Amino acid sequence: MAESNFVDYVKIYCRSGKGGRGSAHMRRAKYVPNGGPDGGNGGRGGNVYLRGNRNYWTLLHLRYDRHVFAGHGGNGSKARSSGKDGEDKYIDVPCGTVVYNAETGEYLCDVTEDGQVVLLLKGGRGGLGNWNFRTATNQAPRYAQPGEPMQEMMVIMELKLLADVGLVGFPNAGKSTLLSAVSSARPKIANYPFTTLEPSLGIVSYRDNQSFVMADIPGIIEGASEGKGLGLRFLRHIERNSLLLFMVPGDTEDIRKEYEILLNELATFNPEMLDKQRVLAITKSDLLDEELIQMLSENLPDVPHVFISSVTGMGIAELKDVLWRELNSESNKLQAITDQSRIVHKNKDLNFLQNELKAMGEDEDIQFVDEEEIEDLDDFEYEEDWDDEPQK
Ligand SMILES: Nc1nc2c(ncn2[C@@H]2O[C@H](COP(=O)(O)OP(=O)(O)OP(=O)(O)O)[C@@H](O)[C@H]2O)c(=O)[nH]1
Ligand SMILES: [Mg+2]
Repeated sequence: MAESNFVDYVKIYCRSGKGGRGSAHMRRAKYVPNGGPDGGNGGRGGNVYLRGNRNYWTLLHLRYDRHVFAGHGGNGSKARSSGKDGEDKYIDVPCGTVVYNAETGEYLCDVTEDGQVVLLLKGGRGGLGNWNFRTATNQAPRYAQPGEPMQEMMVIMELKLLADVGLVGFPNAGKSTLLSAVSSARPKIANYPFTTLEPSLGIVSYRDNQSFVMADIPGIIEGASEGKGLGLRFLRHIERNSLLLFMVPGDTEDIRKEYEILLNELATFNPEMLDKQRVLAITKSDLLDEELIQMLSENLPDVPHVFISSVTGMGIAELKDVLWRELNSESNKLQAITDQSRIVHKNKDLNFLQNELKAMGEDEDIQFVDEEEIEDLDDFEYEEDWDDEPQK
């Protein structure tokens, strides 16, 4: 796959910190030969968190360092002093990041808001020092707890852009031209198919300082679900849009048929895409005359439609009205609530996951780290932590 700065899929290794062990120290001072247990507690291991950050638009920054370690908790020590807590790690991700377990495909969590913090891996609890057991362990004064182990996991992060309206159409349908006509986004426009290779977002302002977000994605062709053209992987970026704007050029031979091909490809990608509201824009309508528009209108699919031209501005205001109305309609609000942030959270099928990893070039080996350290914890031995102070 060609290198690109638009990274919407990464696999990384994450590990929380292990808990520090409790100390089994016995107090011995000059005039206190048998001071009893005074070992402090171990510190807690650091957690690994995800944090939504609106300054990030892609997952590119995660490609540079694919290992995230939180710090281990420090061990407890004498005189009841506790070990230091391990350092927490925050992984900053763009809003719209969905996280899966890379080995099982299990859906883990979803970060949608700027500043939202989600706990991914919890650090181990620190062990209690023998000071805590001083009465219970008169028989075994040197009993202290080991710290709890760390957790580690290989995760997949997938970015699904958060937009209200997603543009769906064949290559060359005029999607990017529309986005640049209604927003300040400047996607590349040209008269050949697959001009757009990466999704882009634009903010469309509407009356009274309101606005909605529109996502332009690469064109879809018949057979995209079998990998033709650029395939369907970009569809994930309109998966959580509440409304899909289908775009078919007015000079298309059979508008209805093209619409149905698009619909069919979406359904193959994810049947739940069909639950979204749909609007149809017949683009490049400056190429049509009144009569033709009349004629075409009679055989259109049963969804709200608008004849538009991004070049002359024809129908653009009306289109915005229709989009706004549909976005704010009761049924759309209900849909948004039931989908919870409009996403279909599903575990990934393992076969599918393997193919996906390969397709995204993310199937290279990222090692699980430090297996020994984990074994270390099992061989935990109580600390022989005596002061050197000579006994009298
Ligand atoms: N006459 C006319 N031409 C248009 C209109 N909108 C777009 N075009 C032309 O159609 C061609 C394709 O436009 P794009 O916006 O790049 O199409 P796209 O759907 O983004 O195409 P891909 O990125 O390849 O999927 C360009 O040459 C545009 O100038 C329109 O309203 N009227
Ligand atoms: Mg385009």
